[in-house]
Amino acid sequence: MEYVVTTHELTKKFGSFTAVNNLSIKIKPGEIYGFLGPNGSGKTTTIRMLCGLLEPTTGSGTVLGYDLARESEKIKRRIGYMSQKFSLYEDLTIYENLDFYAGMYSIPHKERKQRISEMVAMSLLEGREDELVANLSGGYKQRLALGCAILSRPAILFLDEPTSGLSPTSRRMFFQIIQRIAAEGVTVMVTTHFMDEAERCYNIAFISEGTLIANDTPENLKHNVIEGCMVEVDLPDAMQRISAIENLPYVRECSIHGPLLHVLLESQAQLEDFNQFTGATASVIEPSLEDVFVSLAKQKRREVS
Ligand SMILES: Nc1ncnc2c1ncn2[C@@H]1O[C@H](COP(=O)(O)OP(=O)(O)OP(=O)(O)O)[C@@H](O)[C@H]1O
Repeated sequence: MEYVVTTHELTKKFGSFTAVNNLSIKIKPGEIYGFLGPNGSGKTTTIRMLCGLLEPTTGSGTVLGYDLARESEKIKRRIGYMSQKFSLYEDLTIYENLDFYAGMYSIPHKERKQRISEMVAMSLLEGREDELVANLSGGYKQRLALGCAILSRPAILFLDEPTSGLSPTSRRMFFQIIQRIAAEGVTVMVTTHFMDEAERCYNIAFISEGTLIANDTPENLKHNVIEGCMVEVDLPDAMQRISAIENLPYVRECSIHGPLLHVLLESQAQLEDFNQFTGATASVIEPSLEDVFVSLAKQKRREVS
C-alpha cells in the first residue's frame, strides 16, 4: 500500500460552521505524521473522521485502503486511537485495564497474557502492573492509555494531543515510545502543540481554521516557508517595543520567544539599520518551526481580514 491515509477535499460542517475545509493529505506507511494547528483549527474533527467516528460532510478518503464513508466499521476495527479524553478505569489496576481492553478487542484468551506483557514493556510500566490506576501520575496514565490503544496491534495509530499536561521528562519518554512504535512499522498520526515533538515528525501538516496551509518535512518547512532574514534580539523592554518594530518598513514580522524577539527583516542588508533602531545587536538565526507556524498563522489571518 503506497499510502495508509488519503483524503480528498475532506470537509466537515457543523450547521453553517466549517470545521474542516477541503482537506487533502496523504500519509505513507511507517511515518510519524504531525498534525499541527492553533486551538479549534479542526485537528480533532479530522482525526475523528479518519477513525470512522464522524461522518464527513463532503469529500472522500481512505484509511488502510478502506473508504471513510462506506467502510467505517472496518476502519474502527483496525486502528488504534487515543483521544484527548482517553478512558481508563481508575478503580482497576494497570493489568486489569489492559485485560479489559483485550476483551473489548476480542483478543483470544490464550494470547492475552503475552500481548499484555508486550504492552506493559512497550509502555515502560513493568513492575507496576498491580497498581491501581487512581494512584498513578499523569505520565503513567498516558502511557497506559497508549498501551491500551496498541493492544490490538493496529497498523495505524491516531494520537490526539497525547502529551498534553505532562512534564517535559514524561513528554520525552512518551515520544520515545512513539518513535519505537513507528520504527516497528506502525504509522502514527499525532497532534501536538509542542515544537520539539513536531521536529521529530517525518512530515507535518499545519492547519488553520480547518484549511491546510502547509505540509512538508520539518526541514523543508524551515527552509522554504519564511522569506527574508530572521534575527533574534534581546531587548529589556521588548513587549513595549513590538509595535514600533513591526511598523518599520523593512520588518515583515515580529514575535516574542521567551525573553527574546524574533524579527523577520526583508533581507540581511537591513541588519545595521535595525541594530541602530534598537540600540542592541541582533544575530541572524535559522527560523525555528515555531517561527514558521507563527508566520503561517499570521499570513492566514491577513488573508482572512
Ligand atoms: N460537535 C460539534 N458541534 C459544533 N462545533 C464543533 C463540534 N466539534 C467541534 N466543533 C468546532 O469545530 C472547531 C474545530 O474543533 P476541533 O476540536 O476539531 O479543533 P482542534 O484543532 O482539535 O482544537 P484543540 O487544539 O483545541 O484540541 C471548533 O471551533 C469547535 O468548537
